[in-house]
Amino acid sequence: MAPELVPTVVKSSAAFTKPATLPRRAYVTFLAGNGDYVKGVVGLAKGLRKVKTAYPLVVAVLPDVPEEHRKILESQGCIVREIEPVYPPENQTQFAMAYYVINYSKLRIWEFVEYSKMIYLDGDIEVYENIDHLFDLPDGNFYAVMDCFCEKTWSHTPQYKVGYCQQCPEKVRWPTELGQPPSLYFNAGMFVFEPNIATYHDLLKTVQVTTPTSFAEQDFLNMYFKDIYKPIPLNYNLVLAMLWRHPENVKLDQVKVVHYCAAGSKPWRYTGKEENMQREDIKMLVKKWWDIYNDASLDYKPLMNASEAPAADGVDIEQFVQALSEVGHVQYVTAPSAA
Ligand SMILES: O=c1ccn([C@@H]2O[C@H](COP(=O)(O)OP(=O)(O)O)[C@@H](O)[C@H]2O)c(=O)[nH]1
Ligand SMILES: OC[C@H]1O[C@H](O[C@@H]2[C@@H](O)[C@H](O)[C@@H](O)[C@H](O)[C@@H]2O)[C@H](O)[C@@H](O)[C@H]1O
Ligand SMILES: [Mn+2]
Repeated sequence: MAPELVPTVVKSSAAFTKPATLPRRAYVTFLAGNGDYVKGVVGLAKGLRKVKTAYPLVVAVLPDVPEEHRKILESQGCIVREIEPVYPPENQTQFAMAYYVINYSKLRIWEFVEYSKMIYLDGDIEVYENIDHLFDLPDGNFYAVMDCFCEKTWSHTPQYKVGYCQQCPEKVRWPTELGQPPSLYFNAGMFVFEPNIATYHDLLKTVQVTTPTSFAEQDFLNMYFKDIYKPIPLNYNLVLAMLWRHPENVKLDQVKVVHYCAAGSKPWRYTGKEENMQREDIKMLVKKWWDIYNDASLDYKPLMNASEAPAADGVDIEQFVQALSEVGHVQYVTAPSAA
């Protein structure tokens, strides 16, 4: 089991000499429709405030997000940006799970070039510890957490059929007769990226000539960024299925970011009826989300005074990047880039 890579927290002097203006960085999430995902985004905004992030939350909204929801998000301090939908070629979308086709619209965030670096977070994600230090990871890479192939949603794939999962590659080895094992594959609910207009146009052009597959934009992003993808530890995006599929890889008290993507786990819709939803850890994590969502003290206060200015998270990025060393089969990000 890969030992936990917990960054060394040091209160370096730099932590107290915050630059007058912070670099152009922001968190970004995506909101579609007039349904209840807006609650997820409010929970995310309040969670980021609770951990005292130094950066804003941009919400990329599709045109179908009602004005009332946009006002709610602005009242929570979010920067609301309308985007146009992105659809793959009409004649092919039957290959992607229909529910996911709308997620191709996420690709519009590469156009947000007023920011030099962004951390994308799904609306069904909650941040429980400050992760601002991820913005300091070396440029030129795409950082995200590895997904798990063991849920039924993967039953159409060869890896599921042979029982192979990248989370435990020694348990069931990839059959040599199937050739190379699949490249490391990330969950697209959370990633660190650099908006870039050339990349943006190339993404949109490539979508139009790429047959959609089950996990829609997640599969597409894995294909597109395969050569610069750098895995980061699962503490930065706990895909809930890991709790029952790979408990040996999870130390819940060290998890910083939780992704409520398991069926039935969306806190704002939670009924406890679906498989695994009566687990004590799931019930604790759903309550943890509601405690933030219902905490009025975390509502946005526009006139924040200097004394409340967000503290730096004090993580020494050099030590953190060093700590992300090769562990087992996974090459985490290594020494800082030459730049
Ligand atoms: O009706 C929807 C479906 C999805 N989303 C956004 O798209 C993301 C990806 O969808 P979801 O998280 O449901 O996929 P999962 O991670 O569960 O596969 C969500 O987190 C939301 O940010 C949304 O706003 N409205
Ligand atoms: O559009 C495809 C989606 O694919 C991913 O969700 C999947 C993935 O996590 C599987 O591993 C799970 O089994 C499955 O339940 C879950 O829906 C991303 O979280 C989401 O943001 C989005 O990209
Ligand atoms: Mn999600």
